[in-house]
Amino acid sequence: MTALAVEALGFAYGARRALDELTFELAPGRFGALLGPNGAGKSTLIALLTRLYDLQQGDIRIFGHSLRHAPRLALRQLGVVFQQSTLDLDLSVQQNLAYHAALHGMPRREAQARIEEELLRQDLGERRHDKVRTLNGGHRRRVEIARALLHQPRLLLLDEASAGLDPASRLALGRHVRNLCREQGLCVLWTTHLLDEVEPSDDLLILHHGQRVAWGKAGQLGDDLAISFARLTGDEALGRGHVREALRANLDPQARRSGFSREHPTEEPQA
Ligand SMILES: Nc1ncnc2c1ncn2[C@@H]1O[C@H](COP(=O)(O)OP(=O)(O)OP(=O)(O)O)[C@@H](O)[C@H]1O
Repeated sequence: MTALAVEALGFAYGARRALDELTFELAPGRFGALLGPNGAGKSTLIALLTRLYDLQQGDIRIFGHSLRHAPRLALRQLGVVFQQSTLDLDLSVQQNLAYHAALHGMPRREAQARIEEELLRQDLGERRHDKVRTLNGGHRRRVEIARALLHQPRLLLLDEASAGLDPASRLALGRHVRNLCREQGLCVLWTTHLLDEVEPSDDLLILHHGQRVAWGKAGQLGDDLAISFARLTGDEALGRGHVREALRANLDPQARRSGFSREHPTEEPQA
């Protein structure tokens, strides 16, 4: 069974196309990284996944349930950590979770059991009575992950979850979330614009001008992801002329051998 299937998704703001025939799949237990420069269409995809926007073209299936035809069943399988934190800093970790559970109508006894499980799963057991204000950024993110998982979804969406964290906390958070995938079979879609958050074993989707320009195992895209990213998105800041030759030499044959697909090749970055 596929955890997430995005099928020929298209979306436009009036005449402005933000997503164009976007298609990709993630399996249970996989960590999917969604990478794209500003304006690539990441936020639009998230707005569609979370039903902030109605679908225009195509469909999204979450564990087989169509967001178009069975949205309630589909969303039941989805947990979301948004970029902007909505934790109450003056409540304790446990109170934040209990508050969320109550708001969503979870019976008190069930909520207590789930909160307990998630606190342990997110290594937050010892911080349960601490006010969120006293937690560092990485721990606050874990509280949000615990909260997003209270209803036991099997797909977790994290939108720029590492924003504002220092480099060590970013790495630690990434490790933590990948462990959830490996050990608990959770499927994760992690959006970022930071290349160093992507690991070779991740499923990587590179989005550019609303189109999928690359899709496959990140490690198969090339030795230097920064160069490949610049090549695929024509990112001036990353891809100056001197890297183009290196790319021509090693990325294309490697991509062909590995089966990593580069679609809709974009124009060459201008030197
Ligand atoms: N409300 C809107 N009205 C009109 N155009 C929009 C609107 N929101 C986004 N767009 C356009 O749609 C395209 C995709 O934008 P989107 O915000 O989804 O990209 P993004 O990858 O999330 O970028 P960023 O990282 O800068 O948020 C861009 O061309 C953007 O200008």
